[in-house]
Amino acid sequence: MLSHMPKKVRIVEVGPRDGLQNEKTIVSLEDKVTFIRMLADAGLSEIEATSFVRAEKIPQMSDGVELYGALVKEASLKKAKLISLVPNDKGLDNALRAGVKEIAVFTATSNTFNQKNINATIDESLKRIDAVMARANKEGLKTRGYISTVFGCPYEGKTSLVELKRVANHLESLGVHEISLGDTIGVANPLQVKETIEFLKSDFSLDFFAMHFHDTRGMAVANILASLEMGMTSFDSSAGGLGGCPYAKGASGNVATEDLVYLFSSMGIETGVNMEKLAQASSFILSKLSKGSSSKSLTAFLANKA
Ligand SMILES: CC(C)(COP(=O)([O-])OP(=O)([O-])OC[C@H]1O[C@@H](n2cnc3c(N)ncnc32)[C@H](O)[C@@H]1OP(=O)([O-])[O-])[C@@H](O)C(=O)NCCC(=O)NCCSC(=O)C[C@@](C)(O)CC(=O)[O-]
Repeated sequence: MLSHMPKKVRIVEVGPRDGLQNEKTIVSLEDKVTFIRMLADAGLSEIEATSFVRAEKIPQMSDGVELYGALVKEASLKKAKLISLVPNDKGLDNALRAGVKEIAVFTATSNTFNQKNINATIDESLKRIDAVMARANKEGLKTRGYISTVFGCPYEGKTSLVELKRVANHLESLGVHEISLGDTIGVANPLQVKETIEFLKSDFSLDFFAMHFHDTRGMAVANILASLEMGMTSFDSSAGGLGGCPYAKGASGNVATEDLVYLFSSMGIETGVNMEKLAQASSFILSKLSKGSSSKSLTAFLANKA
């Protein structure tokens, strides 16, 4: 292995939230619990379980309080870090009622996308996040931040790196423990990824960021490799490659966790994930959605087993 490659990477599994929020089929609470249990059993220790948003906007996540209540009773999930997306005070009320310990706040570098997604401009969303973070910090919640449309917006096209730095600085000042940089519609290319990371390097420690790629154009693995070469070691992904934001025109699945696991383990980089068990978790949820996987690594893994 080249000396500058890390020995291990960290994977944040977003399948139960990002993966399911855009699916026509609404997965039952019981099946969500089984899916999350199977993911944890596969070695995924950080799992984004749900979101506390408006049911009219994202009906797939409308069972957040009940789901979280069921998850905390699962002995096999005692050690798992379960993350929940929270957009505003009302979302935080529900998250606290459910007993969550870790939340994720989210905004973007595009005003148009933010308006469509959360009915707020960037600055309005930062004000909401100020209020959420003040309470979250008081409650001792761990908080991750998301910034969407970092590499391009479906409505505005190119987005600003200066705005990215401003938003990231704001979130950092509020006390988020990391920021996940979203390629919401999968338009990034490896050169752009390297330039973006280089731009952020002067103001931030790189381990403050995770990379969140959607695989809309098949570029996610190339972008992950580019990030890795720049020193990034935290990556979001979704079992089976499910996912996408319903308010981002043209968005499709997240990079599949199987593609990450294959990429890293074939290069001798540890992920802590058992591919066999991960494939079982993905096959389980895909069967509930009556669909196949977009992941070539999962397809090849299952074909080689047959
Ligand atoms: C953000 C809001 C809530 C603003 O929604 P709003 O309509 O602006 O809210 P409002 O403050 O005007 O209130 C209107 C009504 O909504 C209720 N309300 C207000 N807030 C909540 C809440 N949290 N939960 C439940 N109910 C809520 C509130 O109580 C009120 O009820 P009423 O008085 O009319 O009966 C809404 O626009 C929304 O839910 N949007 C959905 C956002 C979403 O989940 N998008 C997908 C996730 S983001 C993503 O996928 C990108 C990411 C993170 O993966 C990274 C990447 O790939 O880039």
